[in-house]
Amino acid sequence: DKVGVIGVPSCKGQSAGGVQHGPKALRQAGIIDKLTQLGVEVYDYGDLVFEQFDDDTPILGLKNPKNIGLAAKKISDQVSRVIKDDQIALTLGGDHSLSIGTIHGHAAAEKNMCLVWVDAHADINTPLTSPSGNVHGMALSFLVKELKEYIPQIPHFEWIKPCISAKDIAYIGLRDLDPGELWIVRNMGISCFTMHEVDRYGIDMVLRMSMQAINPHGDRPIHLSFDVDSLDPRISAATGTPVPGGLSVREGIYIAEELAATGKLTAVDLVEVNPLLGTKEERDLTVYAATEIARACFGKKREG
Ligand SMILES: N[C@](CCCC[B-](O)(O)O)(CCN1CCC(O)CC1)C(=O)O
Ligand SMILES: [Mn+2]
Ligand SMILES: [Mn+2]
Ligand SMILES: [Mn+2]
Repeated sequence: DKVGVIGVPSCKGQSAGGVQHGPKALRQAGIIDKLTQLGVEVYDYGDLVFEQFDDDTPILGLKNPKNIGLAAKKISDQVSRVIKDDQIALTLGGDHSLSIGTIHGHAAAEKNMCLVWVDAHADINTPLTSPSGNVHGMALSFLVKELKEYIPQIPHFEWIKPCISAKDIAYIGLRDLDPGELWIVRNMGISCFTMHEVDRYGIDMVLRMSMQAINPHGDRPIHLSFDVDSLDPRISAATGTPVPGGLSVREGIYIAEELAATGKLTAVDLVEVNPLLGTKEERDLTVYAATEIARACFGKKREG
């Protein structure tokens, strides 16, 4: 496999300082070498550089529209280029608003892609349902075709074309939804495997049901958007919005191993590592879990 690694030091989609250092923390933990050691051909594109705009007033409560909208465009173009070069796009975050760009870029390069969103949160608030105005909790709302009529015009977001249908998305690990998100998930019929389903069916059955729902013939390129706060805070505390009762490292690795085994994994986002949060031990554990997920995405098997 060929993997194109894109660092996205984004933080304006949320309010905790430090998540922009996520890519650096993952690199310092040797993520590139760990992938190379798997026999993967790694192309490291370094970190994207975003011009900082200070004149960026909120619109309808949505914070940093200009910085985020312009960054997402750069991310989209880069991810598209990497995938068109026949490389799997591994994007290291950075906050989850970066997925506006990665999913947009993936859809521009692959007609028929589907999405597995692993997260404690649904990240599908519209600007009008968001309780915080933080775009990392709205990322999907700009991309889902069925939500188009609910999304107000946001400056610097006009270029974003909704590019995925609700039926092409599967959530795994949810355990903290806002009221607006619950309405959307239910009424749009998005496949949703919360921690309740993980406990009820086990991670293997959840994965099988997810693939049955969004990729029944196993022929669609898969986008895995992995928020480290999907994992239990005991092993992933260095993140901005931790929620107790999350996935174990084993469950996270299992998801990655199974998606890797399809041979259809085409883009991976690894987001919300914030090395400034938590103790040094918590940070090291969070980064370790994230790199193990990445290794499993690109061929590392626990069976050897
Ligand atoms: N849903 C939240 C959190 C988004 C997290 C984004 B991420 O990329 O990290 O998944 C708000 C969550 N919730 C609001 C009410 C509070 O009491 C608890 C947090 C929001 O701000 O939209
Ligand atoms: Mn989250
Ligand atoms: Mn998220
Ligand atoms: Mn988060």
